[in-house]
Amino acid sequence: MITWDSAKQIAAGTSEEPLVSAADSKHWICKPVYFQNGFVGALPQIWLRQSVLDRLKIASEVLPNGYRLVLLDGWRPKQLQQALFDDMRQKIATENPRLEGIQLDEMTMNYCSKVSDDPVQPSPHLTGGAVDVTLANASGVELDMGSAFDEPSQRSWTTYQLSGAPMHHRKVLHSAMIQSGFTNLPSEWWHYDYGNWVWAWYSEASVAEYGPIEHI
Ligand SMILES: C[C@@H](N)C(=O)N[C@H](C)C(=O)O
Ligand SMILES: [Zn+2]
Repeated sequence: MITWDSAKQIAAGTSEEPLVSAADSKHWICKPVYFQNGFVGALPQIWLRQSVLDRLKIASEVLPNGYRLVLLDGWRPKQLQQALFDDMRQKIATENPRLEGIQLDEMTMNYCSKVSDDPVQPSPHLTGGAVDVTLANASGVELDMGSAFDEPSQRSWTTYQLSGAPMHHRKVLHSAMIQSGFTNLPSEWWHYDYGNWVWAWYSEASVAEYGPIEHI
């Protein structure tokens, strides 16, 4: 599992590739979940680097028949990352009243990155190289993935031992995304990276492609 300390030596990404917005298509359904839930700073559209969208197209094409991608979140402004971190920390504190301080922060960081626009180690979603994604069936109905999106529990870990359809759905999503060049965050079945420092760490690359980017 990645730690921010273990990945400090990865060189900063400098790509100037723009952010582009995703729209509903034969490849995917867009469901900007944080905007729909009223989070401060959230945008009504999902924005990602062009190469990330290209790879998502590949992922949608390698999915077996009957599955569709559902894009839940992409690029984030710092303000939204802060709101999500605070919300997640509060949720975890309520569920684990004995956790506090650094231990609470560390547990929170399994499910939401700390807020950083540092060029070397930005919060992954600030780079436009992180995407939260799930699966729907051919009718657009979201599938059971074994835990809720953003559920801060062991069940959200990608390889958590589930039985039946949810385990199968996770494997289908994982296989399509990995084949398309993404890496997965082990604590979240829905979070995939391409081009940022987290992707570089899991890909054993010494340089990232993407640093933080402002939305214009
Ligand atoms: C908040 C959650 N959807 C997420 O994206 N978590 C990762 C760890 C992140 O914030 O980078
Ligand atoms: Zn994510």
